[in-house]
Amino acid sequence: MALLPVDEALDRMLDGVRALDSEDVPIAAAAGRVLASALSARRTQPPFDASAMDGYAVRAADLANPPARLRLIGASAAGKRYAGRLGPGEAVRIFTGAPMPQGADAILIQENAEADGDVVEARESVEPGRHIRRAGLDFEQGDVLLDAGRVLDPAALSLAGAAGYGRLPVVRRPRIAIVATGDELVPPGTEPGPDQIVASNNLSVAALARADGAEIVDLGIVGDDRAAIAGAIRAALGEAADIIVTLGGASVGEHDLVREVLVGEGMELAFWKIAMRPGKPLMFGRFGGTRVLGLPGNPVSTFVCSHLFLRPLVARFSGRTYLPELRSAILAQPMKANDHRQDYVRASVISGQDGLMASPFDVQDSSMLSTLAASNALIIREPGAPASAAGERCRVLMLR
Ligand SMILES: Nc1nc2c(c(=O)[nH]1)N[C@H]1C(S)=C(S)[C@@H](COP(=O)(O)OP(=O)(O)OC[C@H]3O[C@@H](n4cnc5c(N)ncnc54)[C@H](O)[C@@H]3O)O[C@H]1N2
Ligand code: MOO
Repeated sequence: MALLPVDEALDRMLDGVRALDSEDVPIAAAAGRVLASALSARRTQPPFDASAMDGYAVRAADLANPPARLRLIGASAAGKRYAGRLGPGEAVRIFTGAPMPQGADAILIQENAEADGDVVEARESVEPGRHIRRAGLDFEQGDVLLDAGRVLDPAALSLAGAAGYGRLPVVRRPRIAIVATGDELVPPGTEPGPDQIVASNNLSVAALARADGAEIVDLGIVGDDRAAIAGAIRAALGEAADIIVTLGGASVGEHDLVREVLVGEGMELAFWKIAMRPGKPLMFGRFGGTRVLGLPGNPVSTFVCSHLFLRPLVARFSGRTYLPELRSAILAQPMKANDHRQDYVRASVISGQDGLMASPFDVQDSSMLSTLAASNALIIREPGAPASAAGERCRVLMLR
C-alpha cells in the first residue's frame, strides 16, 4: 500500500466530522468551552449614560469662563442615581459608573475642582460630553456579540455574563476512549516485570486531549491478544466514545493485531500508513459516528500523531477551528536531505537577534521521551527536501 501524504490523510480524517450536540451549562462552568450558537446581547451596556470618572456632573456652559462657582445639590453613586434634575449653576457629586443626572452634560473631574460645603469651585472648563459613557457604548440589546465556534476565553465569558446570560449553549465535549496494547506494558507507578516497560503514552494523549477540551475514558492496557483487544474495543463503544484511540500494535509484526481486530469488530478502515516520520503506521477508521485513530506505539510517534491528527479531530468535533502554531525559523545547524516521508524533527527553538533559531536534536529515535520533553518545537521537513545549510529558513510547529 502506498504511503498517504499527511495533508490528504488529514482531509480524509476530517471528512464528515461535525460539531457535536449542544448542551446548556452554568456560565461559571463554561470557561474554555466552545459556543454552540451565536450569542446576542440580552441587554444594553451601559444601560444608561454613565460617568467615566469621579467628580461632578455639571452643565458645560456654566464652566465656560473658569473659575466658576456651582451649588452642590446631591450625589449620584454607582447603583444609586440622583433622582432630581440639575439646573443652571448647579452640580451633582458623581462617581465612576454612576448614572448621569438629568440636565448635566459633562463631568468635571474632582482634580479640577475645590469643594467646600455645598459649594464647588470649578478651576477648568469642560467640553460638553466629556467623561460620559453613552448608553449602549459597549453593546445594544440584540447586537450579535459572539459567533458560534468561539472559544469561551476569559474575555468572551465576561462579555456573555455582562450581556445577561446565566447559562450558555456549548458544544458537548468529545469523549475519547484510550486503549493501550502490548504484553510488555504496565501502568505508571508500578514495577515492570522482566522484559516490561511502563505504558507512558496514555498520559501524553490524555493530557493533550483534555487540554483541548475532550473528556477522557482511559481503558488502560490490554495484552497482545485478539480477545482482549476486542473486549476493550467493545468497552470503548459501550462508553459511547466519539473517538477511540488505540496505542501500539499498529505496525506489521506478528503481535500487531489492532487493525485486524478492529476490522473484525466491524470498523470500516479508511486508511493506514502515512508518509511521515515518526508515525508511519498510523491508522484511521470508523464505527458509524465513532472515529478510530490507531496510533503507533513508539512514544514520540504517538505524541507527534496526537498533535497532527488527534488535535484537529477534537477541534472539529468541538465545533472550533484548529490552528497549529506554525512559525518560520532559522536553522542553527545543517540538515540532511529528506526521503519520501514528511519528517517531524524534535528541536529546540529560541528567540535570536534575527528571529527564531531552531536547533534539531542529533538523535531522533522515536522511542526517546527525553529529547521530546527537551523539545519545544518540531522542524517540518517536506518529502524530498534537499539538504539545508545552517542559516537557511525552516518551518517549525511549536509544541509549547
Ligand atoms: N518491519 C517493520 N517494522 C516496523 C515498522 C515497519 O514499517 N516495518 N514500522 C516501525 C514504526 S515506524 C513504528 S512507529 C513502530 C510502531 O509499531 P506499533 O504501533 O506496532 O507499536 P508497538 O510495536 O506496539 O510498540 C512500539 C514501541 O513502543 C512501545 N509502546 C507501545 N505502547 C506504548 C505505550 N502505551 N507507552 C509506552 N510505550 C509504548 C513498545 O513497547 C515498543 O517499544 O513499528 C516499527 N516497526
Ligand atoms: O514512524 Mo515510527 O513512527 O517512527 O518509529
